[in-house]
Amino acid sequence: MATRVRPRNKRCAVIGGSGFLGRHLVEKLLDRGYSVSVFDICPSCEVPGVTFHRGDLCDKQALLSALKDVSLVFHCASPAPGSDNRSLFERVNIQGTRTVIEACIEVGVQRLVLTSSASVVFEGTDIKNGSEDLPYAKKPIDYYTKTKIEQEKLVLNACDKEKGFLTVAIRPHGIFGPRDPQLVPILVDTARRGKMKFIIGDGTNLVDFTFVENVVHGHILAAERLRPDSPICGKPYHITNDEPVRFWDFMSEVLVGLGYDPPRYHLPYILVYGLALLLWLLAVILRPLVSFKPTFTPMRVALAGTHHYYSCERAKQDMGYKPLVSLKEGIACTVQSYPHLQKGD
Ligand SMILES: NC(=O)C1=CN([C@@H]2O[C@H](COP(=O)(O)OP(=O)(O)OC[C@H]3O[C@@H](n4cnc5c(N)ncnc54)[C@H](O)[C@@H]3O)[C@@H](O)[C@H]2O)C=CC1
Ligand SMILES: CC(C)=CCC[C@@H](C)[C@H]1CC[C@H]2C3=C(CC[C@]12C)[C@@]1(C)CCC(=O)C[C@@H]1CC3
Repeated sequence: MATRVRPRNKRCAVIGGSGFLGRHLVEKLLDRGYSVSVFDICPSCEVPGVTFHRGDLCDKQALLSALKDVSLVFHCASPAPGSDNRSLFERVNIQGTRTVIEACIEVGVQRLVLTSSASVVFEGTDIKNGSEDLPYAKKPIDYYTKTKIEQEKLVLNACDKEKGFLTVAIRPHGIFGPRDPQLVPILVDTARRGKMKFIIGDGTNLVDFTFVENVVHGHILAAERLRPDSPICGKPYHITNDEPVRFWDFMSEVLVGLGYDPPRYHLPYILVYGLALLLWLLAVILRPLVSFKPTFTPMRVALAGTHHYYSCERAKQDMGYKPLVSLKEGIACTVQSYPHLQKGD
């Protein structure tokens, strides 16, 4: 069978395409008629029709050969936020992103879409309907977020209309959906260990959880709107479900959908935060002797007990963004996709 040669603007690469978001993005790009290459350190992207390049994004030579003939690059690779390997975050998110930019410019890539994070402005205290005008966090909640800030700055500053290299950053928040390796698995693991009985605070704090297909939609819209005359060049955009929800209602709906009891009893936020801080300190002090990873880290307690939701008005205005899947539909689809995490299995 003859292979169809696509115009260069329909040839793209997804760095991090084997991951949760990356793989959903790859599938949608194929549906939309793009030819897709995946570049990832992990070889699990077995999507038919995709050219796979295994490599580390810090390796410029490997990138140069993978990005040849590509005009559009999505960069959604990162070490998992749960890792406490600071030098890995720094190497991949900062130095690696620098290498991605250099490689893109060298091979003549015209558009680079970065997956950043809404948490780049979060310091552990309430954010209600935050816009993209909020300053970067001076005290980011963890080292992962610190490197996401530097990464976003690098990509946005690299935008150069004269050189024909256009960039944009998408800031999702709380991505969930089928095949998510983080949110639902952590929740179920906590429930299975009998630790999902308590609501931290009064349970009314609103948060954004964003269905993965909406995040993918935001990325593709941004890529397709990224032209020299567009207002989106060199800017960050929040992409959310536009339906802030109580953190504990969302958790309860997923838990109940999977057959577990929802949390019932309230604990004061300040008490849990203080305990988490103490545990974290203990883990640091005892690290040379024993290694343990507390479930309740200060960062997690802050995420579970404060408001953090963001406005996506700017994405609506500048790129015609509108969530495609409601929260209710997204939760139903997600719960259905995890039969092995149902209670009793
Ligand atoms: N999952 C979430 O709730 C959110 C995620 N994000 C961002 O979205 C992006 C995608 O996240 P997920 O899909 O959840 O993560 P993931 O861990 O499922 O995917 C990341 C991918 O990057 C690859 N990767 C890591 N280091 C690499 C390297 N040195 N070279 C090449 N590939 C490498 C991994 O193998 C993996 O396939 C990340 O940039 C993350 O910071 C932002 C906000 C929220
Ligand atoms: C909205 C947002 C940024 C979500 C990010 C995903 C994770 C940070 C959360 C997914 C499951 C959450 C969770 C907790 C904290 C935040 C998550 C890890 C707890 C550990 C908070 C304290 C508890 O009582 C148990 C929770 C389990 C689930």
